[in-house]
Amino acid sequence: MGEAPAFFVDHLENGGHTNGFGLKSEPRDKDTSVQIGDRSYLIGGNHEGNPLFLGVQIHDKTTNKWCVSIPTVLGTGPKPCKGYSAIVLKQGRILVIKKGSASDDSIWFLEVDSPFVREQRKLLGKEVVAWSKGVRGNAEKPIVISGPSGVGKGTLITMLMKEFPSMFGFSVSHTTRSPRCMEKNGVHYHFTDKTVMEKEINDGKFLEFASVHGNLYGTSIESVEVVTDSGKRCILDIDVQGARSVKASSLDAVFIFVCPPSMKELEDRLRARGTETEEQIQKRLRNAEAEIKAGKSSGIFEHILYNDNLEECYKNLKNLLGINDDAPVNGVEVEGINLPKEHTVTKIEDKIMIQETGEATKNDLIVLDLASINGGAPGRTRGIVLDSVKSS
Ligand SMILES: Nc1ncnc2c1ncn2[C@@H]1O[C@H](COP(=O)(O)OP(=O)(O)OP(=O)(O)O)[C@@H](O)[C@H]1O
Ligand SMILES: Nc1nc2c(ncn2[C@@H]2O[C@H](COP(=O)(O)O)[C@@H](O)[C@H]2O)c(=O)[nH]1
Repeated sequence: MGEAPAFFVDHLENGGHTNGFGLKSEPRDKDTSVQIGDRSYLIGGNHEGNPLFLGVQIHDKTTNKWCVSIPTVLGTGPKPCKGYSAIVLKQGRILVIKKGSASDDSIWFLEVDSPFVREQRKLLGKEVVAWSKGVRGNAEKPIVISGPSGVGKGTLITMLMKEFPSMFGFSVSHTTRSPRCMEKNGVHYHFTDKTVMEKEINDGKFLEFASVHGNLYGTSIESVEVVTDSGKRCILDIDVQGARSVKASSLDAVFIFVCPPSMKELEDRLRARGTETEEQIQKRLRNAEAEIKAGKSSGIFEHILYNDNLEECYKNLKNLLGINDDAPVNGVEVEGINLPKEHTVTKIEDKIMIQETGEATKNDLIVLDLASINGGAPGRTRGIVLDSVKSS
């Protein structure tokens, strides 16, 4: 269902707000307030007195009070600027446009009640908001690869990254398990302490985490950011529980499950790899049965691959990722558009129209197609299509 046509740009008047609520910090005319349900979000000033980050405060209409604590902010938000426009999007998201900024720093998304934020709020037991930045071009969907231990996920990912080094990047997970002899910290995993990782989970630094085969594993938002910001398509090698959490988040990803040809072959591969003790192999095999069942029936995975013959499976993986010999490209638009300082913002269905106002207007219309938003992590960059339409 599409969104209702709307016109919604809410600039606070200097020194007050029409509903007269007691403001925690006095809004300036460059601040912006947006209402979603019973809550108003005041966007402006600095985050907790930090001059580098734009602040967000929440006012609850039902209690007529400001939320006492500053919300936990996930992702890196925009730096403060001369003014903002804001418009409510679907699913508890707000589009924030920085006035007078270049296109690579002007379009931001603030998630205040999205499924991801709600989940994080429940998990952390505190108010959470998440920023993500709109970048022009095609930040293609990240790829989540799951499957039982020993099925060959790592092997397939290594092949893909070796053949297309500039196209794919690996999301380096955190784990509390000990490194294997060839594994390097920061390359294969971020090897970490349980207490440190639990604190970071509590601080909202993780997109997902799970206890797998007796150890804690997790994908930090930062790990996905690093890859996405480098312009590469991010690959996550995570278990089914993690895939379920990612599916519930606002990370728009492709979900692939890799199956072994048989349990006997899986056992042979795990043994031949020689990285686990007998006890660990038995544990992984027990977990494999449940994982395969969940992988096939949970509805999480759009694609199921059978890794019998490795070369064939790799070819199938490339096919479903749309990589063939003709078009292995990572299209990224680079041409800049500056967002005018004085403008109005109108939302018509899936299009946001940004129209310059003021005396020096050239009347160019800038159009952001919401249907084009793609890729990225919650709290991080998303691909957008921004066009400048010349007035005739
Ligand atoms: N199609 C295949 N045929 C035979 N051996 C394979 C095949 N694919 C992978 N292997 C081998 O199986 C072993 C396990 O593969 P890999 O380490 O990639 O599994 P994984 O799914 O990443 O496991 P984990 O989840 O434990 O990290 C490796 O020794 C690898 O060389
Ligand atoms: N939920 C998550 N699962 C993860 C992550 N990183 C790896 N994994 C999964 O753990 C098992 C075991 O891996 P191993 O390296 O110890 O053999 C495997 O199924 C991985 O997919 C993560 O960040 N989150």
